[in-house]
Amino acid sequence: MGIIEKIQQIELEMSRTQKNKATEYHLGLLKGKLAKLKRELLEPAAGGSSGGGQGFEVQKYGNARVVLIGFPSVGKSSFLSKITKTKSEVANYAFTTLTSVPGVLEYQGAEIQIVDLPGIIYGASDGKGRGRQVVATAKTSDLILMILDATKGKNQRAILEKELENVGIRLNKERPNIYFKVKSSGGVKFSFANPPKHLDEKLVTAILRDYRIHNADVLVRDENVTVDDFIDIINDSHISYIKCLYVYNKIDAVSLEEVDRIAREPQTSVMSCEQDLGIQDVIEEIWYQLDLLKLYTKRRGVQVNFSDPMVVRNNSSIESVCDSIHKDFKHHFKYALVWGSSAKHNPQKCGLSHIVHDEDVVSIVTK
Ligand SMILES: Nc1nc2c(ncn2[C@@H]2O[C@H](COP(=O)(O)OP(=O)(O)OP(=O)(O)O)[C@@H](O)[C@H]2O)c(=O)[nH]1
Ligand SMILES: [K+]
Ligand SMILES: [Mg+2]
Repeated sequence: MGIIEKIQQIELEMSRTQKNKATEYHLGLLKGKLAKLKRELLEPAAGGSSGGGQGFEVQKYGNARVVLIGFPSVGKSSFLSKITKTKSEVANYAFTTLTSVPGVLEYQGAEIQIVDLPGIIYGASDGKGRGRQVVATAKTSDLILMILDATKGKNQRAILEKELENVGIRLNKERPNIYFKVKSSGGVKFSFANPPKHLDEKLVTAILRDYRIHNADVLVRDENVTVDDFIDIINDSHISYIKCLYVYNKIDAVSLEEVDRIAREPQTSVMSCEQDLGIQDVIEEIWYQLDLLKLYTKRRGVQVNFSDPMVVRNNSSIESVCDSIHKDFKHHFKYALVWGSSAKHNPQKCGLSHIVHDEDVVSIVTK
């Protein structure tokens, strides 16, 4: 039996099993098996290529990467062409875009890479069409923009979410608060701060046995974690927690009431590429979701140039500031002077581990 058949068999068994207290344990085990099979499915075949396809993977560029995911003809290429200088072909037939097309959005001094992708269809994560490459590219992003057609029904979003879920992408979710470490002896040690509502030692031990793990420390720090959360933690290196913004395009083609209803959904923006509506709001929302910081660098004896910020990720240290100037820069580092909200006094003399805040002024003194 092939992996896909095995997956289907387990999914069938799960759908036939009633959900209740008595079947919780059995379902938990099935979920663990399912996750393991899906992981095998996505792992590149031994000796083969990664399935990347020629010219599909694009080099990362700029301060962050945003990918456009959606069904065919929802307006992904229209959006890319609107917000970047890159022109990606737009047409009224499905699968106009056949490969990834990168563009650069310049905003607030940042360069944000926007990657236009082919439309995906149901079954993408099972390797249908280019779907698997598309979802694999999504996994490399800092933010997924799920482009949806405001004139189409509700389930487009659920289908896409499922496809992303299948390749190990968790949208708008934090990594579950479980400490997990495989050991070489000592059995499975299960501990917790408060008794977990959905996990116990027996289930955890049985799931781990399926992964041939017989010795491990499991510390559950959040009583609300689920079986799925625990399975994700076992498969941690295959799971990515990525923010997602839902963007409904073509609002010119639906009623005002409908636009109003959609716009109230969480993590959602609305726009019309054709009528040039809402585009700026979407860009602002991208910036907000990426959570980038602006810093101003100051050289000794020179005024700070506030019109030329440097952009870094949230929670960056002086070390990563050095790295984004030049990869060898930190080897010449002596200390940094920092003015702004991260500084205890202005300026504060700091080392490489100091965490900067938005709008800080940084002066790096070298050896
Ligand atoms: N009514 C309306 N049509 C739009 C809007 N934006 C794009 N379109 C049209 O939708 C069609 C598809 O646009 P594309 O940008 O090619 O869509 P895509 O998502 O890149 O499509 P694929 O590459 O085939 O997956 C084109 O005919 C566009 O002119 C919009 O805001 N309103
Ligand atoms: K199209
Ligand atoms: Mg396109």
